Amino acid sequence: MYEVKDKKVILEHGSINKGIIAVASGKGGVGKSTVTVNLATALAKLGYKVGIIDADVRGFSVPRILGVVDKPKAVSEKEIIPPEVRGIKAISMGSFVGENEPVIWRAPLLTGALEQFFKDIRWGKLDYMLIDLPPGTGDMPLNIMQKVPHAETLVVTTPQVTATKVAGRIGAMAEKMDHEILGVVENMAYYRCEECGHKDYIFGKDGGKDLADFMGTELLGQLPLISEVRRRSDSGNPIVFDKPDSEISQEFIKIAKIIAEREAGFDEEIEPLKLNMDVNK
Ligand SMILES: Nc1ncnc2c1ncn2[C@@H]1O[C@H](COP(=O)(O)OP(=O)(O)OP(=O)(O)O)[C@@H](O)[C@H]1O
Repeated sequence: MYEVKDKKVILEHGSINKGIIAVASGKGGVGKSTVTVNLATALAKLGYKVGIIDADVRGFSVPRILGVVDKPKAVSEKEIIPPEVRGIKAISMGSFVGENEPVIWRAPLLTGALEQFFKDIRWGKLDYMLIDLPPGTGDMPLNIMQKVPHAETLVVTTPQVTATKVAGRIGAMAEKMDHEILGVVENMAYYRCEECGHKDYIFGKDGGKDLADFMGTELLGQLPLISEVRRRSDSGNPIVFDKPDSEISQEFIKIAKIIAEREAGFDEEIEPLKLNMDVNK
């Protein structure tokens, strides 16, 4: 699928310099895709070249949140130019099927598609690749994590006890797969009223911190619940791009800076897995 040389990930049509980040969540709806797109935008704002693979096949929402309108363009059967929005290249199952079309994906099929996304897409020189994983700890996220052992897992949770509990399983899964845990992002940490600015911890407090402590990792940031984020996600205008000075955008940029300041480079000792499975099974 790829190889690691001089601490870089070398792809068929490109390279990744600094990191592969698998964005995971214990359950759906906690804002994993919103975090993926806005974090990608924050990294791009800092000057990094970013690609996104939307592997959340059942709920692919990256194209909508990022505002992708173009389709991928095939140069040949083995080389596809991904759509690019505001400097971010993104590929999704949603690029190949309509948003409302039901797709029955099974894990091997997804793994085959993932391999193609790594191999056949003309990514060019990237600094970061973000992978929006399917939610939960089922076969699908597990298979992807296994195939990309150089990825680090970023866990997105809400502060609610049930959400943090299931997100804790992601930590256990990442450990099993020998993935490094990059940290925890607590989304919907508090509600910020747009009218009066009042702060309300509607889903409880400190769940993200407790989860990070439990997993022995860092709480990278706490993002407020604000309706503008939802509105902007629905219309393909990520808040970090348009309003970088807002409270939530600043938190995203802070998280991006923490990530960017870490030591870059991939471990050459880890062997990328070769895929030999029949993707049509
Ligand atoms: N901080 C936030 N403030 C307001 N709305 C948010 C915030 N984060 C996410 N949302 C909204 O919550 C909903 C779920 O978010 P999103 O699609 O990112 O979740 P997800 O974890 O990727 O879900 P799934 O994995 O089930 O696809 C969306 O409508 C999104 O706009």
